[in-house]
Amino acid sequence: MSKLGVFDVAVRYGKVPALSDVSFTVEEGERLFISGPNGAGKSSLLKAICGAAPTSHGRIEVDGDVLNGRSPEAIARLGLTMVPEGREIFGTLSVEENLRVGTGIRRDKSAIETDIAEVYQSFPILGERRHSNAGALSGGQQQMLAIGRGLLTNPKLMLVDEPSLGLAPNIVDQVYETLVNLQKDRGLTLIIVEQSSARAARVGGRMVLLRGGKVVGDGDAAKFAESDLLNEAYFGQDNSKETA
Ligand SMILES: Nc1ncnc2c1ncn2[C@@H]1O[C@H](COP(=O)(O)OP(=O)(O)OP(=O)(O)O)[C@@H](O)[C@H]1O
Repeated sequence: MSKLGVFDVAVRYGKVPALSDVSFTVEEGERLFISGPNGAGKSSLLKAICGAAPTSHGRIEVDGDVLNGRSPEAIARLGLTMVPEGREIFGTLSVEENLRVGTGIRRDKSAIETDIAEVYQSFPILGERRHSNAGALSGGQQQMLAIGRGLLTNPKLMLVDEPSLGLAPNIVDQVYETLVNLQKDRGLTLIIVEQSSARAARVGGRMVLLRGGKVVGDGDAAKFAESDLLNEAYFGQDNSKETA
């Protein structure tokens, strides 16, 4: 599982159109960045995929299963997990209690303890602080905790909304190194909202560029970083679709 298809999708908030005519597919194991200026529709796209924002048009599929109209829980059961912007950590719960929040939907309860141990292996600081309040973790550690919690749903496809938000550049490096390693080790399909196209280019992968709720580019992130299309998406008027 984990080939994602987004076909002609639109999302509206009342009268406000947030996305229109959005189409792309993501292959199993691929890393896709979604980039674009503020208000381009990046978060709305992630929310539409994970069932947190209803689509007003179009179809979203994972391996042929149509996601539109399903609840976020039903979509999570298909193997999709979302690491939200702002991380949504429960500050008064311990690190371990936060991790266990992600396990409620799992049927394979016996594997949970092994998976928690694996998360502590990937993020030793979380193991060291497992009994501390999550609110006392640094921003980078909270981001690791949010990713760890997402992993405990045993996902095939992980959606990560702005993992670098509010973090120092060296901590962002660590977060991305962890994500890339997890992807290699687990064969995860990763979709990451990253406003910094330079960062996306450094990490490497494919980029879908949004502007004004539409896809204005789809191609190699490194090539976009060199091309004028990014400037256009952020500052310009040209709204035509191109391929890097
Ligand atoms: N809950 C909401 N109610 C009404 N309008 C919304 C809502 N959420 C988003 N919008 C609007 O939808 C459009 C897309 O917003 P979205 O948050 O998806 O963009 P974004 O690319 O993630 O922006 P940012 O980088 O600033 O987070 C914007 O015009 C925004 O104002």
